[in-house]
Amino acid sequence: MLDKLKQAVLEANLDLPEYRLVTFTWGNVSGIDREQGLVVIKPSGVPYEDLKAEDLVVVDLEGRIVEGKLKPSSDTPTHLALYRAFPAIGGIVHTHSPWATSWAQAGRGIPALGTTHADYFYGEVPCTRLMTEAEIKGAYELETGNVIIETFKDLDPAMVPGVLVNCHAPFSWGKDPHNAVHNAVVLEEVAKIAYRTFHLNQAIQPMEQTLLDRHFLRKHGANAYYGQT
Ligand SMILES: O=C(CO)[C@@H](O)[C@@H](O)COP(=O)(O)O
Repeated sequence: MLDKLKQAVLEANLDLPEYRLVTFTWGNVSGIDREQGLVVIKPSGVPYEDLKAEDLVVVDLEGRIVEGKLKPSSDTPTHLALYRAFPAIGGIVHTHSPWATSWAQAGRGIPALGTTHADYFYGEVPCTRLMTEAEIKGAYELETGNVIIETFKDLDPAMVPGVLVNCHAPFSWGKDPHNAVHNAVVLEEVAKIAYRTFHLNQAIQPMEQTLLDRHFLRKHGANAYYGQT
């Protein structure tokens, strides 16, 4: 069942150490089959070097285990909240990649400072508000999803495919698990470049809207022309 999606989710998870986005087991990738309403996700705490397709866990959108012998990622309720709220996304990545996590811990969104950023994120990568004591003591991982959704109330997740969870770390997403990893790699690079940019010029301001438009729209939307299609 869901063999193709499991293979995609396995490969996407294995890409995280490959791209140096995770240390130990600090991250996870999932993918969704929208027709069946089923999500494939990494099992909790399993080292990447041991991970096999049969270890992956299949859950429905309410978190009920449909297939798999292992416990799903502890972040499963966050992934499910995002899949329920953002119907166009097909894959989600969570990491503690150090540059993006530094911005998250500082409680700062990453402003769009240049075209590397603008090619992927149409404006600032936002940082969520701090979670309340009740949210932290309650259904913490579900509330993490809810605070991301709240942050995106006026944003299109297809135009800003990532977020920084305050005091925690990044989540990224995409049309499938592979694309979500791609965006997670870009987010980490953009976080590193932005940090260095501020170091060199503390008065730097977000880039011109015209240049932001030009670069984002080269790669996205009806008039995209970047690449071979
Ligand atoms: O965010 C955290 C820990 O702070 C978790 O996402 C991370 O350790 C991965 O957890 P899982 O192994 O997926 O349960």
